[in-house]
Amino acid sequence: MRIAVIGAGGVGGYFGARLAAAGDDVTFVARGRHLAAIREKGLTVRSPLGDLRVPSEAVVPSISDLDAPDLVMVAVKLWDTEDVARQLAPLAEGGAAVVSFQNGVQKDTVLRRHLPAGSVLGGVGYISAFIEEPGVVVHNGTLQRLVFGEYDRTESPRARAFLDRAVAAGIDAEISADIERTIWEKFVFLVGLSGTTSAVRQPIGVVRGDPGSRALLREVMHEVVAVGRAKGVALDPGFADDRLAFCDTLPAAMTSSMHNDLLRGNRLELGWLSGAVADLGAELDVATPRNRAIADILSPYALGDPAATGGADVSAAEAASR
Ligand SMILES: NC(=O)C1=CN([C@@H]2O[C@H](COP(=O)(O)OP(=O)(O)OC[C@H]3O[C@@H](n4cnc5c(N)ncnc54)[C@H](OP(=O)(O)O)[C@@H]3O)[C@@H](O)[C@H]2O)C=CC1
Ligand SMILES: CC(C)(CO)C(=O)C(=O)O
Repeated sequence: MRIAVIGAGGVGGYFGARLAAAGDDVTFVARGRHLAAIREKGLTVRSPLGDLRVPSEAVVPSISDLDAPDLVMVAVKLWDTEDVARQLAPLAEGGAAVVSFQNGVQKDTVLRRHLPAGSVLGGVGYISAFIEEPGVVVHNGTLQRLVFGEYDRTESPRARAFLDRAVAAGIDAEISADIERTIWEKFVFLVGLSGTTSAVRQPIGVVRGDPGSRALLREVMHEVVAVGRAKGVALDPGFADDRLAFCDTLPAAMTSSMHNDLLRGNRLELGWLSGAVADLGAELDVATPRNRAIADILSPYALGDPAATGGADVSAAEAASR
């Protein structure tokens, strides 16, 4: 199976490198300083499950350099999805399957705007990993799970073939019989974890241990469940409590990729997480006050550290135009 990975960061770099280490034909598309560093000395992945190194020949600078992949893994931040989707159109029209392991519930709608609907599988990735410096991805902890599946709920040969490759590479992987619900189930947990760890600026151990922030975590997740149910997704009404119990099993130091991005002064996926919940809630007439508050509180950081992005002292007119 010829695999292409768009974005060689925390998610794409880690899972792509695991597949490559197992002998799969994996090509990475990277850009900027990360691309330059990988071209010079390859991609290094540091992981408690074993370090990996991908040779520089496995990376290309553009999607147009890819040679007819069977499956494309999309692993860029959400604001880059539209641009990537446009560039993937010729490959998908030529028969490539496309699966996004990005976060959120809107990514596949964006992909389907530009790609044949049948080319897109749904997917979710569970991992904590990030680019420590150009050319180097660090995997925190041992969680490294991929779940994917067809939107028509069939178990297709292409999903089965990718599952075989992932399992052979030592990835904890599974096909979902209802990928839309699986994506929403992760969204409930993720919006809770990302919203509270970023707002409190502490990992899950602190958030769940304080009665006030614990209640916030539960209510934030409960709002996501309510929005998902209003959209017709078959989420259990008590699913927020289920996820709260799951949060109690996580290592105390675990945090979200959004909290990591906040600490580094990076742009945030806020508008696709708590922001999206609040917007969908407004459309569907579901109250989401806690997600709205989190989106508003973190809004000054959404484009990165306000001191570095010119957001430290703007006029009311400038603020309104952002
Ligand atoms: N990191 C994590 O632990 C987890 C992340 N996720 C989700 O996965 C997605 C990816 O996140 P993550 O891996 O952290 O992101 P990263 O920022 O670590 O990696 C994305 C990489 O893709 C590059 N990129 C963007 N557009 C292109 C392009 N057109 N061509 C080539 N390279 C491109 C980026 O470059 P540049 O820096 O120049 O933009 C960056 O190097 C997000 O939706 C995230 O929420 C899901 C589970 C866990
Ligand atoms: C919750 C977690 C760490 C699980 O993979 C995640 O997806 C994220 O923080 O982006």
